[in-house]
Amino acid sequence: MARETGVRRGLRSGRDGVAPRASVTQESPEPCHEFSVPEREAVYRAIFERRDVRRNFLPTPIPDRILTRVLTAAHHAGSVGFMQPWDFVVVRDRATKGAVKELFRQANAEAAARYRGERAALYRSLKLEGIEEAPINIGVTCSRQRGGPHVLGRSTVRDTDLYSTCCAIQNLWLAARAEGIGVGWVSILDHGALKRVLGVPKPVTVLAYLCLGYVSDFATKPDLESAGWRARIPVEELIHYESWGNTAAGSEGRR
Ligand SMILES: Cc1cc2c(cc1C)N(C[C@H](O)[C@H](O)[C@H](O)COP(=O)(O)O)c1[nH]c(=O)[nH]c(=O)c1N2
Repeated sequence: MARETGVRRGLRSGRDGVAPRASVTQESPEPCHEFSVPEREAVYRAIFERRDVRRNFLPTPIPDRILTRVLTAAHHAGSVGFMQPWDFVVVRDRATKGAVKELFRQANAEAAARYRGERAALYRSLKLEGIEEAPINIGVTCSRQRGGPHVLGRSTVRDTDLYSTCCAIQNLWLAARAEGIGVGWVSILDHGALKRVLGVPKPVTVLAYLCLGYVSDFATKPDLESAGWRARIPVEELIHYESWGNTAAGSEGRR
């Protein structure tokens, strides 16, 4: 029986500001390994309704068993050579959050100085972190030597350990969304200084700093889109058939 891919099946692109919805009506009656329709819809819902959250955090604590569930989802990400290079530093302490917030203030002032005119004013109006409002912060690290000198699959692209850690973060982000927990990724930080604040050993890389908490609301669009900073690129412009430039949108491709 003919199957359609998710893209052809028509995931509405959400350019109108409405979160896209997957249309996953059952097309195959025979029992197989695919998810049921509600299961599939739930997966796509988590993907399309995931947001980077910097505001609307509630003080409600995240129960340990739920945090463990979300971190276990992260830990089940793919990793090069099954390296599992990640660790998670869970921060609840106000003083630590305050120290990280200070790092953000410094780095953000430097970042703001790179823009001029209206763009500078718009940048300064953006809320780009929720470090102190979020009940839990998590530093995600990548141990670049874990797995020894010869990690299967990593001989040509050394950074595949970093990519693997990003996969774990995406799992965390999606699992958190399914739990009703918002996650905000804060990268406007001096990672050398962040390492010292979190007591991370020298050979270990700090890859991300995340702010987690239940939220009063998940926005339907990215904050940066609502603020007029940048719009979502139509997916048709980004899919090239057989070689670069052959897109259904007829565009040459963006650099
Ligand atoms: C590696 C990385 C680093 C950052 C981000 C994301 C990622 C993947 N994002 C969030 C980013 O702005 C956001 O994902 C996009 O604007 C799209 O919005 P949604 O995530 O779809 O809500 C982000 N947001 C923010 O307010 N401060 C930040 O420092 C960062 N840093």
